[in-house]
Amino acid sequence: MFDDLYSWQKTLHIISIIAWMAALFYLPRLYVYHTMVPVGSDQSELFKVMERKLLRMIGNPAMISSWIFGLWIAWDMDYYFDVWFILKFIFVALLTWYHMWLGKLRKAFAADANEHSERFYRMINEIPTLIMIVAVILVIFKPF
Ligand code: HEM
Repeated sequence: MFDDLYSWQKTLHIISIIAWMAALFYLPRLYVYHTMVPVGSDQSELFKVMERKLLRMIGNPAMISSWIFGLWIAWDMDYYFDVWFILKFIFVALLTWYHMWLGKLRKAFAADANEHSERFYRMINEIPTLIMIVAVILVIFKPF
């Protein structure tokens, strides 16, 4: 029962995605609250630490392992030319771009140079939710 490689690959892929999504959902929330405190304040410095640790200790490793396990399964199962997989790949590439962009925004906060409003961060917070819904539908239904 526990000697099935495919099931382990999927288990590790799903665990990685849960951690990756947690970071992608929570980082912009931290940015929302970060915009509400004065630059140079103790709270602002604390947000900087929380943002850096969330991205570096959870977000980055989880993104890398999501890719490793996802691509490994695709290789083993010969999914590379399936339309559903190519579509999922495009959406997940978009999610990866979003992750990098959050990293750039974090650096601006770290340098006390954020240029965006609370509303802006509330709005971009919806992006990973939409991509996640599409990615899950594609992988479960494999409609194409
Ligand atoms: C990072 C790049 C990713 C790649 C290359 C990838 C690829 C794959 C592959 C090949 C499978 C196996 C499908 C099967 O055999 O039925 C899979 C499963 C799955 N993926 Fe991804 N994936 C990635 C990211 C994501 C993301 C971001 C999500 C959701 C937010 C996601 C959600 C899932 C789910 C829920 C399954 C399990 C489906 C099942 O057990 O039937 N994946 N993924």
